[in-house]
Amino acid sequence: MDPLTRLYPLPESSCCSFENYNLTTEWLLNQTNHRPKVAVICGSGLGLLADVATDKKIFRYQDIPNFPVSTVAGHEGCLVFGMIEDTPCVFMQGHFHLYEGYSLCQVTFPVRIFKLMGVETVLVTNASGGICPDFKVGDIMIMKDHINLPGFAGQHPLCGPNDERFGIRFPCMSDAYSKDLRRLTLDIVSELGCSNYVREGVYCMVSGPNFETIAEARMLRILGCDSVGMSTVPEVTVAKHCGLRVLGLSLITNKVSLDYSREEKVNHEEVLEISKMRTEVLQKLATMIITRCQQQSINTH
Ligand SMILES: O=P(O)(O)O[C@H]1O[C@H](CO)[C@@H](O)[C@H]1O
Ligand SMILES: Nc1nc2[nH]cnc2c(=O)[nH]1
Repeated sequence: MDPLTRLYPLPESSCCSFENYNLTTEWLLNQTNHRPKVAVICGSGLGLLADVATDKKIFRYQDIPNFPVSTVAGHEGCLVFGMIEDTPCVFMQGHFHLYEGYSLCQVTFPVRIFKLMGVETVLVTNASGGICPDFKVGDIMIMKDHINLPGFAGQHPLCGPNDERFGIRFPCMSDAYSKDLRRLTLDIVSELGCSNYVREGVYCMVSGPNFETIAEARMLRILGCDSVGMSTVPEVTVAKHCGLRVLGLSLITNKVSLDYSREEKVNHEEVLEISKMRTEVLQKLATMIITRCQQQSINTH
């Protein structure tokens, strides 16, 4: 072994080699005839978004080479290929988190697989706590931007050697969330008559697994965060790095306490319950977005 490699082992975030990505991609391409154009990453309790797909082929994460497995309730741990009308899609029923002990390379592993499979657009969904005082439980927040709090501290999926086959060393993130897809979503929302509970806002990622203290929540509000969760930002960053078009929908499952006198305590069961409550509308919304974005074939990333 090269003595330098021994002294300075590669950082965890560069644990996946191009060969790892290729192997998994080839394996999936050999196991299914589906060639997805849109990937949907389903957050806590939102795996049912895959139910509306037809002609499904399902893989359990544990059976896919190199894939991490889901360890959190509300994350089924299945990769579902299927059609939404004429659009070939792939759904992740459950995604991965830093707090599960995964490296950010593992957390974002599926995104690069999707890229290599030919996916062009990623729809990420998650559950988050509302910080913006106007937000109500059950609101759907179209992600306009994000704050990568772990990234500020060096927990960033693109740290480590840059593989130019995926993207450039210093990617721009000022347009992480496609403006065209956000506009399309707003149009669909108004057609569906659900504008009264759809918002736009800034999502902040924290590592978790604890929910926020009141002082932390107040700090996040001052920083300009509208909602907070423990996922999504690494996947979006890697998706943007490799040229995928991204739309993010965050379901506000609880209000984050900003006040010491507030008695309510957030818990994961409540998060899953609210996700279930909004499944139907999110299914409808996702279906329309997928169908229309393919029809319109918007080009800007
Ligand atoms: O972001 P997703 O996975 O949707 O779930 C959110 O809800 C869980 C906490 O209840 C955390 O995993 C948080 O990130
Ligand atoms: N960090 C964090 N994640 C969440 N996921 C769902 N609700 C919350 C919340 O209030 N805080």
